[in-house]
Amino acid sequence: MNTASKNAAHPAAALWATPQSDPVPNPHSTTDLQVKSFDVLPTPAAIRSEFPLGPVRAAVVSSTREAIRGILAGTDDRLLIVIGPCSVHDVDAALDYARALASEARLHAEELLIVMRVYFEKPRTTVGWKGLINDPGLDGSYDVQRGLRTARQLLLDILDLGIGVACEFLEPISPQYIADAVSWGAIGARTTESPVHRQLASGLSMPVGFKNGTDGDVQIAIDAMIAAGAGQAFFGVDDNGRAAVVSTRGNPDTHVITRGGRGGPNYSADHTRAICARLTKAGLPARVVVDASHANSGKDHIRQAVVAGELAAQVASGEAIAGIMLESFLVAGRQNLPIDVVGGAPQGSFDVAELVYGQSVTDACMGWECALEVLGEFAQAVTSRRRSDKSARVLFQN
Ligand SMILES: O=C[C@H](O)[C@H](O)COP(=O)(O)O
Ligand SMILES: C=C(OP(=O)(O)O)C(=O)O
Repeated sequence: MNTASKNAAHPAAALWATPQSDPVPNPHSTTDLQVKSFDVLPTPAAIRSEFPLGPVRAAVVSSTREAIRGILAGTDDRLLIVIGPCSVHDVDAALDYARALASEARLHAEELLIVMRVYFEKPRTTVGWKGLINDPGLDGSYDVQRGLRTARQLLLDILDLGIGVACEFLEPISPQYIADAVSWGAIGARTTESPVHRQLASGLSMPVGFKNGTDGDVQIAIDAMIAAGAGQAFFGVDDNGRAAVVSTRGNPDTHVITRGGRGGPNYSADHTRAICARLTKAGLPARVVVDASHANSGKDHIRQAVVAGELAAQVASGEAIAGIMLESFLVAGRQNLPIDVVGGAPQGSFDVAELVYGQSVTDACMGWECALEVLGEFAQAVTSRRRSDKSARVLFQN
């Protein structure tokens, strides 16, 4: 029935007709007034079968998740290192980085569990490029289908190198397409307080870290751990892309990530001890992952290396630090995209070859040489911690 005959049969129908079903704008419509289009995506099951994980890669994912659980529980005395670019914008550069990192991961495997940051979804303070899944063209063209395929292929290629992967999850649908390939997840500073993200984390299969808020509030991350630890029922999609009620068991493997806030950094030993006291009071494991970047370094990659050095000293002296997050890429610093991506429509075009190869297009990152030094410092710190009686007491106190 077309809209005109529907309206003739039942005049009130005009009130709920959507702009999409009526080529002439309907002055009575109350829905989707700001929506330009709905572009249907392939189902998660279709994308996963197009790019299958397979048993060998699945073993890398599972063993890395298990090792992270051990570190968070204090039964594995290595240090978790989540390191990699602020965001992936060029899969070739990300793979070059992954190859180099996989070799460092093997070198330091006795002391460090190195997992690569492969961040495809970027939360923005206002507007800006939203990451490779949303906008693989980096130009506001939002070819999400290509983004999903590109991202998933990259995850498989990195797993082939034998190294586990860390992602931030920014909304509740995209994980269905990639989370089977991910060993550690983050909920970011802008979303830790969001019930939707806490519910999502309650159903994720890997350990998940919650950042403190951009204002520095750590309590929201502790609250998020409690919420994500509980079973939840919420709106989501199933493997076949159908809207579904998702019922979860709750995620027992969550932790806080301290990243500093508007009031300044929060990576000092005093901060970590105060947060651990709050975690203990809440009945939660008293150890944290510390982000050396973001507000802990004022997004200054040179400062980030200094912060990392201070954190290595804290690790050596037995503070309850389970892991460290570092932002590093092949080339130090950051660069602007030639196009200002504000969302909604293609903003122009450019060749990715115009960009500096291996340099971040979001936050500034440490260069590779610097990352090598920092990884060496953390490996040394773990060795020192092992030699100290005090460290054993701190690590296994709960
Ligand atoms: O880690 C990345 C950024 O800090 C975060 O996505 C916010 O970026 P923006 O303030 O440049 O939008
Ligand atoms: C966006 C990030 O961090 P935060 O949520 O701490 O700003 C990030 O780690 O990429």
